[in-house]
Amino acid sequence: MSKSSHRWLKEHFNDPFVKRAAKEGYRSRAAYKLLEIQEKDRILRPGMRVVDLGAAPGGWSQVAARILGDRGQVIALDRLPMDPIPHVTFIQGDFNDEAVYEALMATLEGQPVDLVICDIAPNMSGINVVDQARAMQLAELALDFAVQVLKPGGAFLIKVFMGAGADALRAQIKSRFQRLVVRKPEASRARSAEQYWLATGFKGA
Ligand SMILES: C[S@@+](CC[C@H](N)C(=O)[O-])C[C@H]1O[C@@H](n2cnc3c(N)ncnc32)[C@H](O)[C@@H]1O
Repeated sequence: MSKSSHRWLKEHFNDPFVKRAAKEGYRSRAAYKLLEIQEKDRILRPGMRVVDLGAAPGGWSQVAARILGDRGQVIALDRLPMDPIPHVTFIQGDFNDEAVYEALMATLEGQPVDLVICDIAPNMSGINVVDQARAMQLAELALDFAVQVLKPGGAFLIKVFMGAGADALRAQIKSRFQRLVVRKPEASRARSAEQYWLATGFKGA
């Protein structure tokens, strides 16, 4: 095993959020990022309709489904498989694939969505410019999708990798939503270039 994988494994098993997730039945430490944002911003409410992009293994969907309750609905998408979660409709496929995008739209049956959450992290090649470009392309696609499906007043939460393209994305989001706040939850590692942007008050398509 390489030194860096060894370091990753050690850090992973000592991570308090990994331990908590195992104890509290969440599938990922990422669940605590959404829980912290929820604590502060109250973006999830019972009965809502939420789309979760890049959902596997399902931590965010679990958090959302628990808060939304029986009358709520989560539609989750990932290119990896995901074990079922009650009240979560899962679509497996690549968000970049037009047929998958259409399948997601068809599942929505023309009914508007209250909130789109996107924790997509593209596969990293290790080549910085390539990875950043991929991340930004997916973020822009997620924004286009949100603009198509959200009801006026709806919200959009997205993980953004800070770097080239982030300023342009910020400007696009600001033109479509009334407010944009940046969150860096405790479960998001300080050294990670990721931030979570929460846009609220969708102005309408
Ligand atoms: C950080 S994980 C999401 C963790 C999730 N929020 C949770 O709490 O369990 C990022 C996910 O994005 C997915 N992903 C990356 N690129 C994708 C794409 N083009 N289409 C669909 N899913 C993608 C990955 O498969 C991965 O499961």
